[in-house]
Amino acid sequence: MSSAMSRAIRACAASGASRRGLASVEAMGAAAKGPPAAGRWAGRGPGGRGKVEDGARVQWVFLGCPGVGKGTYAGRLSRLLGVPHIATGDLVRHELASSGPLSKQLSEIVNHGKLVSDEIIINLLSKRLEEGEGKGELGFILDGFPRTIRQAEILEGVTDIDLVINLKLREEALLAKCVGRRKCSQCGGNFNVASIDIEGENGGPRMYMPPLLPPPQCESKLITRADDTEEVVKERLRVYHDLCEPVEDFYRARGKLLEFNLPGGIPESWPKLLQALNIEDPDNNRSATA
Ligand SMILES: Nc1ncnc2c1ncn2[C@@H]1O[C@H](COP(=O)(O)OP(=O)(O)O)[C@@H](O)[C@H]1O
Repeated sequence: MSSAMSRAIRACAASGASRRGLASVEAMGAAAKGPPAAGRWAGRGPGGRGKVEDGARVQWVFLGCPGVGKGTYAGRLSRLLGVPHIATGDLVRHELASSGPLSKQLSEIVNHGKLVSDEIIINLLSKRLEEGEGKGELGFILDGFPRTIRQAEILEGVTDIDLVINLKLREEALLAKCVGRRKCSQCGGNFNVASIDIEGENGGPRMYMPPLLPPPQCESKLITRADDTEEVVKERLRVYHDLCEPVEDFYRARGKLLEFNLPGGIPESWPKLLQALNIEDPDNNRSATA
C-alpha cells in the first residue's frame, strides 16, 4: 500500500469497502498516467483541441452551487467523452430509495439541506468506484464530490485530478432553478418548469433561461425532489457557501480550477463550455438544443 493511500485510509474512517474503492481510484490514476499524453487531457494546452477518444480517461470534478446545472453538463460531457458520470447526490438518493439501514438517517440529513458525513459519502463513492473498476472504467467525471476540504484532501491523496470545472450562475437563478426541477418517474428524464429572465448586471446582457418542459407522455408522472423546496434550497445554498466554497480555493491554489460563468440556458452554454474545454463536439448543432 502506498503512503498516499495509507494517508487517505487514515483520513477517512475506512471500512473495507472504502479501502477497496479508493484503491480503485489510485489504480485509475496510475492507468490514466500512462502511456504519456494518452491518459491526460491535452485539450487545454496551446496545442489545440482535445480528442474525444482520449476522453474516457479524464479525471474531472464538477463544482458549483445547487441548481447551477452540474448534473446536466457533467452528464453531457460524460456521454460525449465516454467516461462515467458519478454524482454523489445520485448515490445518496439511491441509498435513500433502497430503504436499507442508512436510509432513515440519510433522509433526516438530506431533507434538511445538510451534508452527509464524509465517512458515509466516502463509503458510497468507494463502492461505486469499485463496481466501475470491475467493469473496466478508467476515468470519471465527479459531480457533487468533493464538497468539503477533507473530502478534497482525501481525493487528492489518492489521485491527481486533471481538471476542476467550477460552474457559476447568478444567485437569483439558482433558487428558481432548484424549485423548478422535475423528474419523470417513468423514463427518468430531467425537466425544469422555471422560466428565468433576469436583468443584466452592470449593463451586461439579460439572462434568459426558458423552461425545459416534459413531453406530454411524462406530464402526469413528474416528481419533485424532497430537498427542492424553497426553505431547504436556501439552506443548501448556505451550506455550499460555508463548506463547499473553500473547496474552490483548494483547487484554485493548485492551478486546477476552470471557472465557467454560464451565460444562459443549455443552447447558449453548452457550445461555450466545450470551447472553454477545447473540445470539439462532433455533433455540436444537434446536441446543443437537446
Ligand atoms: N460530497 C458530498 N458530501 C456530503 N453530502 C453530499 C455529498 N454529495 C451529496 N451529498 C448529499 O446529497 C444531497 C444532494 O446532493 P446533490 O444532488 O449533489 O445536490 P445539489 O443539487 O445541492 O448539488 C446534498 O444536499 C447532501 O445532503
